[in-house]
Amino acid sequence: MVKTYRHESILGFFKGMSFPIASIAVVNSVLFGVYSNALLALTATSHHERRLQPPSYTHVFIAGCTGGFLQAYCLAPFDLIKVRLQNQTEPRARQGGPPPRYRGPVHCAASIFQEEGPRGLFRGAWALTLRDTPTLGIYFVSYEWLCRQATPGGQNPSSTTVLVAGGFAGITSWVTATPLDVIKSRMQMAGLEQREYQGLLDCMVSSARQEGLGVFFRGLTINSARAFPVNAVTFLSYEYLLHLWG
Ligand SMILES: C[N+](C)(C)CCCC[C@H](N)C(=O)O
Repeated sequence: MVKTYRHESILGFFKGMSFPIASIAVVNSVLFGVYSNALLALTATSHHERRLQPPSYTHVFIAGCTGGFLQAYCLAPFDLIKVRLQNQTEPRARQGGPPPRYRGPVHCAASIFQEEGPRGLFRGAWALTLRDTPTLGIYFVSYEWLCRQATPGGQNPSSTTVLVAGGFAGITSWVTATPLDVIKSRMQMAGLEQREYQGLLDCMVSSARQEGLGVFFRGLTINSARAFPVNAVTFLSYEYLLHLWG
């Protein structure tokens, strides 16, 4: 952190942000848009009416799963590019060394398209869908449950409640998503490493055989630590914008 700050000032910490920001904007608007509209279709109540007539947890779960399922398809190519770039351990060309395989997100997308075909951009999408459909149902159920615990009936949750409930909903969702997250990332890397898995099950079995069951919890701590602030802010923005425009 000190080195980055000295060399590049505060801006150094925000390098390469345009790609994740653009993808998060698209993916979250699909997720929250589908969730809200699915809930509207299921319960026939608007966001405001829902304080007095709270939807059942089953409806919240179904709406969350629907949102999760549809956002997974928008997320798949972006997520693949992220995983490929993050796994590139030599991000910058060194003098005399070989040039990096991918020069940036656009070059990465173009190379995958050329080398692996248009379907290559959706590598691992099936595992991503399986990861996100139930766990985003859990995400919205946890958020609703925590808000209701801390808010007297008929009232809007306070900003603090929204932040804390959003943060914990993010953690709950990531804890349940981590096993399939590991498998998804391995399948996304497979096209590059010339090692093919027969499918999701094959990837699960061979990973567990080689590395033990602990493999399914790789990255759990870092995912959860990241999930709290990210999802606290996500839900606060969601509630605030609905309040503003609704
Ligand atoms: C379902 N899964 C756990 C994968 C994601 C849930 C939270 C989504 C949020 N955009 C984030 O990045 O944390």
